[in-house]
Amino acid sequence: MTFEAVMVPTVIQALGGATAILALRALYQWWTGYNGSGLPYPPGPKGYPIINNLFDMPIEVPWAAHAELAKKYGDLIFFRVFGQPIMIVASEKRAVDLFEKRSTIYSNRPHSVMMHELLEFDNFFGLVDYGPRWRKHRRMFHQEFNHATVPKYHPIVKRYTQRFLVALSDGVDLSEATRNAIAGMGIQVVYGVHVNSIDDPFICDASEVGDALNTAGIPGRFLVDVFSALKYIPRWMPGAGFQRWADHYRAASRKVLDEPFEYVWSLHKKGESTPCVATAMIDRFPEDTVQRHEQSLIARNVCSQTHIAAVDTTYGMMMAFFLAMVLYPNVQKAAQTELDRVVGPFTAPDFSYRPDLDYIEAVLRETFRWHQVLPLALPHCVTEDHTYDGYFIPKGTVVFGNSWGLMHDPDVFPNPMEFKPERFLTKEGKINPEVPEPMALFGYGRRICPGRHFAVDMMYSVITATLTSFNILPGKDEHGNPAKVEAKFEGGAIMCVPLSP
Ligand code: HEM
Repeated sequence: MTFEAVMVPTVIQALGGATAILALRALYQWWTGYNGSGLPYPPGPKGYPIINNLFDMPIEVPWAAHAELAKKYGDLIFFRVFGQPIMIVASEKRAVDLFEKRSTIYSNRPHSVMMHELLEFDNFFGLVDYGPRWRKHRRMFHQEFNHATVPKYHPIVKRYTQRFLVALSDGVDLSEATRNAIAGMGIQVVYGVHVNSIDDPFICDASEVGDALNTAGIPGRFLVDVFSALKYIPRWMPGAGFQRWADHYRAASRKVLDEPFEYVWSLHKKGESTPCVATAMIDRFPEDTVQRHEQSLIARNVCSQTHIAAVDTTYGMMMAFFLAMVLYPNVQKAAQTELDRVVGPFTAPDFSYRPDLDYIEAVLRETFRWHQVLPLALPHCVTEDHTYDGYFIPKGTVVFGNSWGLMHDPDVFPNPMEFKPERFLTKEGKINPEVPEPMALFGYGRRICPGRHFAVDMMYSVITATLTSFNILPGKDEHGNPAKVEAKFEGGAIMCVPLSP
């Protein structure tokens, strides 16, 4: 008997034995829920060995499906897909306990091969580590967009609101006019540049990158996020389309990062720029060359992120407001009556009127509660194993707050599908401080949307100006009658944007 003849069956037997042991181990862990901690994972569907809950993860309207699952499993739902733990936080209490009280371990973003390695998208909201680099970004962003600084952008917001009204009077489609207005405000505030429409290259490029992020952010959209070794597949090979897709959007992302910022910087050097977020940051750059370079990278990031994060989200919320006004004409009438009473007819209210407009405030809050453009917010990732309420939550768990579920919890907001601003008011018509302010649409803990003050101001301006100048009505059908309005949405598994009513 030769050496090979002896060795080959032995190796095959050893491999077979090891595979069998691994399979038995997976089967045992699956059957018993064993995780080595002595505590169970939070409740969730049992799933199957190896693939675990691959077929239990809701794909269609996942936020509503998760809210349904919460009735069975409770307000923490735990899944695993090919071993990757995923947890859904389904109540305000859990959101506060985990995202806020344990924010030191609940503030990372999950690593994605597509997003972070192939698209190289690791700027600001893409930053995985909630560490020193992220904190520098957040601080610079906060400096420009906090509660106290945002009012300095009001003149720009008002100017674009006026343009929006003129566009509507000229017959421009509601959706197009809204997108133009929001994008215009964003670009002017960040880069001090006026753009006429969303066809401007500054806006088109950013929208392209935004679309890529929405696609790459869908869990499981790219196989390379499940089997990371696929990232080594050469571009020429069949099936490597994802590599070419990533190459294209990586280049687009770099363009969005550098081009507008370089343009404004060059204008600023010549004394020809308009004051804006970019120039404010440039003016604060330190003298030291190394620090200056670092600051300039962060500034580019902050500006480009604002641009990408602000437009689709705020536009989507505006569309939700228009849809609600068409579906609930009585609410529209009541809001217009308040504006007439407090501000006077045909006058768009200034920001100074806001504290006196309780019904308008309630309409804003109800819009935030009724619809969320990011119904599952953005994913966070747990950085340490820990135990919570008798459950074991492993390091690396990807955690989604079900904002839609929280805002549609019938115990907190009775008849949640109904658009009813009165739920936020006292009998006397004042804002009721006992009803929780609906903030989940802006996310959680330390990652909560840092642009929320600016977003709310843009919405207040456009909403009040529209209600003052127009009646928002359904379109016409082919017979010239008011069309039946249905709530239709676009966006996929991450974003949910109502189509124009
Ligand atoms: C109504 C409009 C908006 C909504 C609904 C919204 C919602 C969100 C949500 C859900 C997150 C993720 C929070 C989390 O991870 O828990 C987020 C993050 C972010 N938003 Fe907004 N946003 C809006 C407008 C804006 C605007 C106008 C800006 C810029 C001025 C902005 C800038 C950002 C940035 C930079 C992040 C990333 C923060 C980080 O990762 O630390 N957003 N937003």
